[in-house]
Amino acid sequence: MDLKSSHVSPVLTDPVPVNKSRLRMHSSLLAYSQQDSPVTPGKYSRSGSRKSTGSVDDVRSNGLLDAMKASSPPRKKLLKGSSAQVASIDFDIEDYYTWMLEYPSALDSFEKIIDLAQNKQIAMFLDYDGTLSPIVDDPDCAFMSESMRTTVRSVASYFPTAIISGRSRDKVFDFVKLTELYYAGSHGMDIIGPVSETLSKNHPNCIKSTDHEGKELTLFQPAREFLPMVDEVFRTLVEITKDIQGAKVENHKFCVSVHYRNVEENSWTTIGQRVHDVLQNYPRLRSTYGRKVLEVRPVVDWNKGKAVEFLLESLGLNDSDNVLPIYIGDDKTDEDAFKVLRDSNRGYGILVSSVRKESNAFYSLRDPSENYKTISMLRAGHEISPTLSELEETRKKEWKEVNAKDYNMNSILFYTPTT
Ligand SMILES: O=P(O)(O)OC[C@H]1O[C@H](O[C@H]2O[C@H](CO)[C@@H](O)[C@H](O)[C@H]2O)[C@H](O)[C@@H](O)[C@@H]1O
Repeated sequence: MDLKSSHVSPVLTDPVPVNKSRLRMHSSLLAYSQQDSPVTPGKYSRSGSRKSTGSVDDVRSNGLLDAMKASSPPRKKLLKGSSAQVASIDFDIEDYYTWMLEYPSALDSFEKIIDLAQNKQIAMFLDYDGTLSPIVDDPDCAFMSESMRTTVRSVASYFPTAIISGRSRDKVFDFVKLTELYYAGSHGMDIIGPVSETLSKNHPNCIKSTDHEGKELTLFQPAREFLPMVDEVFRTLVEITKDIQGAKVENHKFCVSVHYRNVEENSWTTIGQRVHDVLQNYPRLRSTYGRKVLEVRPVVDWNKGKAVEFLLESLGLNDSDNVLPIYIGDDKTDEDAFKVLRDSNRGYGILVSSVRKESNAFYSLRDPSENYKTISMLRAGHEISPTLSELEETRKKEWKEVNAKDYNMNSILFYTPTT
């Protein structure tokens, strides 16, 4: 693969929603412009970068800000003296219930899911942040609870289970710490899975590897050639964001995360614009939006959806009649996996979201604590502990509390994970 070529890949940057009412904002309002760009071209960058000017800049900047806002659900505030969290005032509960008609709760639909799983092999795919762990301000502190770990371990003893994360494989393993799972890091661009002869034929880049216990595994890294480029762009992004208070850049080996969760909102455009400017020098890299994070990654035709297909193939579970893949995730990057399952008419995507979102998932869950209950219940299909009825009772009680009379229509109670 020629990394320096400016050939445009079939994979395009995510479209940026543009709010028409904002198109007239002048670029001088931006805190940062191309002219004072501190970006120095690196070894793997393209020289003579495109300069963007005038109204195109305005549209892009406003589009950037809109997209950055759109990808960030309302912030939850902790109520004093309570273990519950309240979302900010814009939340429309009726709208959320309407949305749930389209994306029913996986917990409420549990019996249906179990019925569909009869005589089928479930394959479990789990995203990490926002799915197994709650979203927190500091990405280094996104720990999963011990009970979630125990449940995932138990699920993995019944169904092949893989974690598919935007984090580097090593980082997500450090959080999950379960050797009985398969892991795909960097949005699926770094997979460690079982050994399979057919797989090696279809994917010549597969490398045989062993884990620390000496077990043979397959390592698949479809964007391997991008490593030096990603590392270079990581260092540039650290450099050009160091004066933005709260900005954090993470190196995830085959991709880079630029966090703006802890950045004042009036600096979001600055951070978005700077990332955009850096990428002008790297036509083989693109950026996508996550939860208050910009993800920089190689332009390769590979994503979490492809990772699911790869893992199913490597597990010998391609027989769609006998296999029920279930993918649980909360983020935009998980949509690729939901889409693969929907398009191939096998299995279910379950979206973890406490706000309305368009999705290719079939079901929804409100937060990681509901995810905990769902995977506990899936396991309970084999071993009743905790029992279905116990879990349903707890759930009914929770919804009663949500609908309690002191409930304010502009807000909704979210329970911190009970796990
Ligand atoms: O694919 P995932 O496993 O969901 O990873 C996606 C990103 O997750 C992390 O960021 C998100 O979670 C952080 C901790 O809760 C939060 O602070 C941040 O705002 C979220 O975007 C991770 O740090 C990123 O690198 C991943 O790409």
